[in-house]
Amino acid sequence: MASETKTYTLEEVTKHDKAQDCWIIISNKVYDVTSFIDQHPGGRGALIYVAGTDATENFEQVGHSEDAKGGMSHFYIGNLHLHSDHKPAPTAFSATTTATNIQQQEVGDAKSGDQDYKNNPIPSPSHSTIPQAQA
Ligand code: HEM
Repeated sequence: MASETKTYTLEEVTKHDKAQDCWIIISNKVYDVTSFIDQHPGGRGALIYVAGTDATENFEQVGHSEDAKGGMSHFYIGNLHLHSDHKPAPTAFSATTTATNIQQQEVGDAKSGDQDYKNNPIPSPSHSTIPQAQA
């Protein structure tokens, strides 16, 4: 029999929110993409942007190929622990997040070695929903 699937609380996942330690949630599954950041065809900024959050919406918006969806399994580490009073995980586009906050929190956190990302969080022009922070 396969070993039991590990579950992680949202609190645990949110601790892994940086390039050197990057977990993301997609469809209530937890992925450790730390080793994938430099290989991601969509760029490292895209993954750092959603580090420690629920990236389901972002992932779906890109329209990832079947290959990409298959490749995800390499990084799967367990499931998100869902409580009965489960609140949705924060996303990079959370309604309570203002563009200013994104600049200070999300972009600010990714400063080391990610200067390009500061100006262009998701390196794809197809992401029209990314809020553009104004100085
Ligand atoms: C384990 C998670 C992920 C895997 C395995 C993955 C894999 C890939 C792959 C293989 C591609 C090349 C195009 C394709 O085959 O679809 C790609 C492109 C891309 N990915 Fe991801 N990706 C992941 C998560 C994400 C997330 C969370 C985001 C957004 C925050 C993202 C943003 C992008 C973008 C912007 C592109 C470029 C699309 C384009 O060229 O138009 N990816 N990804």
